[in-house]
Amino acid sequence: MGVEVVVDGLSKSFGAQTIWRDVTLTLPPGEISVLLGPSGTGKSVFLKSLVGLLKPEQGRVVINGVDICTCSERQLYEIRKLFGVLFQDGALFGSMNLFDNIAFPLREHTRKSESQIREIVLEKMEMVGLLGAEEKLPGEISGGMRKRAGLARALVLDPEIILFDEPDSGLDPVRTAYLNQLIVDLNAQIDATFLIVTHDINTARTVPDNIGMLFRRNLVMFGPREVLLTSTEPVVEQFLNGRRQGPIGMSEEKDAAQAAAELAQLRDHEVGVPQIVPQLDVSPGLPERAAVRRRKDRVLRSLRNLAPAAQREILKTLTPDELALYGFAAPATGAWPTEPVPQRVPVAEVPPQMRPTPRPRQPDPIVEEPAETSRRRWFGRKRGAR
Ligand SMILES: Nc1ncnc2c1ncn2[C@@H]1O[C@H](COP(=O)(O)OP(=O)(O)OP(=O)(O)O)[C@@H](O)[C@H]1O
Repeated sequence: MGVEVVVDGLSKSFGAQTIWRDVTLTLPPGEISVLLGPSGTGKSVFLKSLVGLLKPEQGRVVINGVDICTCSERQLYEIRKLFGVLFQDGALFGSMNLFDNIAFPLREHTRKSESQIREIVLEKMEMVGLLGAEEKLPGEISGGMRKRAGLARALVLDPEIILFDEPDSGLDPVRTAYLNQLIVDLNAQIDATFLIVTHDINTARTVPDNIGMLFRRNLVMFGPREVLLTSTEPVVEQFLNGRRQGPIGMSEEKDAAQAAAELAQLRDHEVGVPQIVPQLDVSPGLPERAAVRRRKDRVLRSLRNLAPAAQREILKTLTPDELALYGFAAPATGAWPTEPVPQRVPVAEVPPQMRPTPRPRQPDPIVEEPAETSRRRWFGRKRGAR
């Protein structure tokens, strides 16, 4: 089973710029968690802080009883061996074929023989559906295949925690759906702790057990998927609906009056949280995810502390036998009651000066980082080079 990652009161700044403050959350062992947030809210900084590549000024990140913010270099080196990381672009070496790319961490960090390495590499390539592509160069394959090759490489040291940095970036919706299924299937097979940073709403709605969101230098919330997916918090609603109206602006945030005015002008069908869609199940023939049972036990123990809408969605996922086992009664009518429609301020009550002025839409600048730079950012120097 994967390990728990406890983040407690973590704060990170660069000079005078606070990235986020007092972030507290626990990644439950073996579960899949997603971290959402508008661009620039510090999701990548958070991932780097988890592997000790960045040092937060305050707080702790405790893994296997070791606080990686204050531990020795040697302890940090050992803790990093628990991690596998999937970089945005796969971060493959362009001049190496897929086999050598995937074998790279084994050759660098273990004393395994070439025949052992071959066995491991082929096993991981099979897990990600790349068997037969060993001789291909990264430049000869699609973006989706490169991601899968990066994932196979993240798996070769049998990590207990896997960090996915925007696994869906640059993929079309169909490839994203395949990759999401692969992530769920891998979790069933290796039961490691997964943390996925993504902007993709569909990924957030279908893949994770838990969801968190960063906004305005704070962790807005973190908890079971049903909590965030039923939340009426304006920033969460805006993000999940992918709309312009709300607190998130073009470059990060808007002032409160403008956001309120925009929200008030929304039409009825544009208000509210989208329907919760069921979480992806594992592919036929694979074992059930052990994390699902553990999560039920964990979440149901503290169910009464959650918002009513989240409680109802969690109870809906239980079978009649599970309801009885956990001591909950099924609804007498056979259907769970629906949520009241959220109240909004009528448009007429919003003073004209607070109404939004339409702004021209501009494309987001997308800057791709070269694979080698991003690899160096994460892995740092080779063993023995310290
Ligand atoms: N090493 C660094 N030194 C100074 N500032 C940095 C450093 N790394 C990141 N930042 C700043 O931290 C902020 C958060 O960046 P980060 O890349 O973590 O955001 P993000 O939420 O991952 O964004 P995106 O979704 O666009 O990838 C940005 O303003 C960025 O410029």
